[in-house]
Amino acid sequence: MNILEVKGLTKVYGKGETQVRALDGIDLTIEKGEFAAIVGSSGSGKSTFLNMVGGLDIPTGGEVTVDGRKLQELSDDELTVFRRRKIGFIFQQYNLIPMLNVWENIILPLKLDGKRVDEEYILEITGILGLREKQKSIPGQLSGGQQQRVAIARALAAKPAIVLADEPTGNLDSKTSQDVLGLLKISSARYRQTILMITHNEEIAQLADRILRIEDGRLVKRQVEE
Ligand SMILES: Nc1ncnc2c1ncn2[C@@H]1O[C@H](COP(=O)(O)OP(=O)(O)OP(=O)(O)O)[C@@H](O)[C@H]1O
Repeated sequence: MNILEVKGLTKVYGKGETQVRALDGIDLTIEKGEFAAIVGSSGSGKSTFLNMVGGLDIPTGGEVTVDGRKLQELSDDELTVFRRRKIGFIFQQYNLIPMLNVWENIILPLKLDGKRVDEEYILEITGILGLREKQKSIPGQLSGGQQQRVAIARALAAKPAIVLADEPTGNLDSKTSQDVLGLLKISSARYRQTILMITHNEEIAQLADRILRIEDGRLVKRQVEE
């Protein structure tokens, strides 16, 4: 089953001489459970692509379908709800709420949505991510790697159709990055969670099932060698 379908996705910023064609006709399908890394040089269009897929920005042309819904057909309000329910975001800056403890941060998206908290599942993911002992801690008491693991748990908590991660380990040292990404990979495999992750780091990209390379707003597909 295709969780994500992208057809002819185009994004043009600005007008006239200052116009930038950030995405130039991207076609892509991602199946449920795939863990794909997006690589490419600076300015190639990676973040623009992720923002369009996540419904954070509006494309100039083309279509994005997530879990059977065309994002372009949703109103602003519908899109906000759809994002919260169906898309998990992980950013380089962890975006945790400083006053809330680890557990509260993780379940916040569920609470906002009035959804039941599946405590057993949350306990399981916090266990996999090594956060069991830290549930009562606030973000300020955690290391960068721990904070990012909380952000991962939060993204997984609502069992979204797709998790979008933009340089999730950009602020972490190389060893911690590998550890955090390893845990993300284990979690995705265990729950067949689809993940699309931007990284500059080739070693980290190798952890993915599939590497997507973007050059000048176009996709150059390449399968990881077995
Ligand atoms: N809001 C914007 N207004 C105008 N141009 C933009 C805007 N956002 C991005 N761009 C341009 O679009 C192109 C693609 O940018 P994007 O941020 O998607 O690249 P990237 O591959 O994520 O880069 P990096 O690896 O440096 O984060 C660049 O030329 C950038 O300058």
